[in-house]
Amino acid sequence: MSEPRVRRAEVAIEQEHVDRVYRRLAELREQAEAMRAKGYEIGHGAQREAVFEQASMLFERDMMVFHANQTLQTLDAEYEGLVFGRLDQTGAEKIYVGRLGIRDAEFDNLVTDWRAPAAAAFYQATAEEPMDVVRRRVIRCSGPNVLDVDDDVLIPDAVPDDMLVVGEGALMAALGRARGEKMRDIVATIQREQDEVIRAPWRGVTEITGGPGTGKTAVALHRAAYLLYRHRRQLGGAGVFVLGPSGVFTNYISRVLPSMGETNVELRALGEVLDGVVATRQDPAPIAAIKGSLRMRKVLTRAMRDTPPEVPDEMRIVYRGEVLKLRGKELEKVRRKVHGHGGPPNRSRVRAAETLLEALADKAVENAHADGGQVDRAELITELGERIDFHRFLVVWWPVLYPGEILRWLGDPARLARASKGTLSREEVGLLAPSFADSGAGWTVADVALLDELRVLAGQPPKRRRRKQRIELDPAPAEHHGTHRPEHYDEYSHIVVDESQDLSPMQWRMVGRRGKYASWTVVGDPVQSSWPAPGEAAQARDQAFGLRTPRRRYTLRTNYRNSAEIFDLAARVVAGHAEADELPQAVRTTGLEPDVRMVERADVEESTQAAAKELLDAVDGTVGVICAMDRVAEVCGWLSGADERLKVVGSLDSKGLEYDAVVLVEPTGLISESTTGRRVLYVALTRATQQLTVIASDQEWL
Ligand SMILES: Nc1ncnc2c1ncn2[C@@H]1O[C@H](COP(=O)(O)OP(=O)(O)OP(=O)(O)O)[C@@H](O)[C@H]1O
Repeated sequence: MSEPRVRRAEVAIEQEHVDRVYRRLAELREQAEAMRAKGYEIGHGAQREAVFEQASMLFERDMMVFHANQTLQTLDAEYEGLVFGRLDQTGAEKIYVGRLGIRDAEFDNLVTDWRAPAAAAFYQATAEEPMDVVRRRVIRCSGPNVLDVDDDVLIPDAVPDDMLVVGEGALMAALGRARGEKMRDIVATIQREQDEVIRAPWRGVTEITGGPGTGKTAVALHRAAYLLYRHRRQLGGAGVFVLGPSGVFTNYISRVLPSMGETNVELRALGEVLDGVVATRQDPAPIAAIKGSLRMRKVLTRAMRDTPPEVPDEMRIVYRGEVLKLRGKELEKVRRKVHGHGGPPNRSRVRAAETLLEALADKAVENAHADGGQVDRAELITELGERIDFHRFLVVWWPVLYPGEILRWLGDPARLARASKGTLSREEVGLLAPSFADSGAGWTVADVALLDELRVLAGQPPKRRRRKQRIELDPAPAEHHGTHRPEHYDEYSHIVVDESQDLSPMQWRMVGRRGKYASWTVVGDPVQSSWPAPGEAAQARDQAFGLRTPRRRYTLRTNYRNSAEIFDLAARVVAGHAEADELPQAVRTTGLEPDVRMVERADVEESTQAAAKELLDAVDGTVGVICAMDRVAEVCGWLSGADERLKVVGSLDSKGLEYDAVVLVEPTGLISESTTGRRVLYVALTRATQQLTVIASDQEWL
């Protein structure tokens, strides 16, 4: 038979199986829907029952609705192909591998979940170690339609006469495909070195390093899906937290886990870790460096303990006809004494009241001495402590402290100088104060870690009234199902940190608070780091992990993203800033060298427009235009109204992203805006999968 005929015949065979799977899927969906309906019926019935029965019925209802929703969510997950692999083993055994496990009505396996031990051979078998796999087949589907198959023969001698073999290179085909707006999962083509990381034990800390495009992000996300599948009991309850560098990035990766049926994962950008704050603005590099450093802990503690602005600087209270007066200095002494105990101020109001009463008693004793009289201290303290005017003073003088408020106080250079005496230099204070004063612009990404630190330092404000417990009888709106957030921040059971090389020490502290009891997957590449003080960050990171053992480290060495031509240029730019073994090997060649265009400064705009247009015509997928952070608005202006496939992005925000083609605007600008300039440029140069055009008005970057 000719190759196309063999291929058609084999596609038809697989289509038959896939059709069977989809028929079964329809049955399962019907069953789950019926179960959910029954759950709600029980819920409504419960309203008419006595309290005890109500509780148990509601529990039953919750369990049924929860399971039905989980199943439906998994079944409805967006997927490019539910079934994507087949293994033919020695002894004529065969299994199909897919995004989820599906059994037929007789409980026979129609599809094996890719994370199940039985599917491991799909990723791990090689010609040297075939693990009984004769033929490994990748099945490419679009929805329920089989488009193509692609085979690997691992034990040639064991291929029976009737086994046909088709094509080669599912991986290369996947890598050459056009990129869309969102990252795709790689379940069908996970490579052996990646699979080893995905299936590594769940406890402790798993570090994944490797150069750009080695699949670190993809691997970390597949690992999250794998861990949730294999250790759902340990990890499913409190959930998994995935942290990315920016909102653009979390949006980019947002489809990967749902496409594998995993929705119990909280995905957040560094600027969104704290509830209620969404920061996207970046500070200029020197300011971000100060805000991120551990020295800020001291500064924040002192700032919080300083006298809040606008509190009364004198206390007067009448006791048995006599005026007792505490002046500013005396009041400050009391404040220092309360803070001296070290508790969070929002939890120290009782102590503040007691200390203030003691000071008033001292004052009364002092006055009495002068007049030759006597005072009963205990009586004074009890009496004043019950007085409404005392408590009115107290709430104003010892106010509830809010993190945002304290940080804004530091916009006052005098206050910041007081808080940072001996910790920050005068120049640093000069740089920092205006950035806190600039509250109209909203918080920056680096501020979020400071706000979180202050949240803990100041303590939870006392709760006024307890909310009444409500029994929910109707389902929450659909988007709330599945995304589970622990009530307390430190409850996540597994934390994935992507682009971890860029976390500042203060950010590590913030993340560490979310993972007091968690195991970790930490992804990073030191060569792409834009954080200037790696030593301090490493210390904070170790503290975040605690003394957890074991710690295991994996290095990925193959660059699956860039063509070899593009990566060569990137490697040249970062030479001298990286060891040779820190740079990965690019596996794909396209024959297209990067196009470096030297132009006059005045022509950069026009050249950028021309390059963008050419690349939009040249590729099917996305085109990224990358420039220095402070030029994003300007470059957006140049390209307004262009194709939807085109995105303008600042250098730091391009971390972790990829495009079919990239126009890099004025590379020297990327170097000069950052303290780790060349590394940032290296990041920008490694975003393109197929074509790269550089528009430059100088040669410094080369
Ligand atoms: N086994 C694979 N099969 C198919 N595609 C893969 C595979 N491994 C990685 N890729 C693809 O290579 C690209 C780069 O992967 P990813 O973004 O995870 O790399 P990274 O190491 O996180 O890169 P960076 O450090 O630059 O952020 C993605 O498009 C990813 O889907």
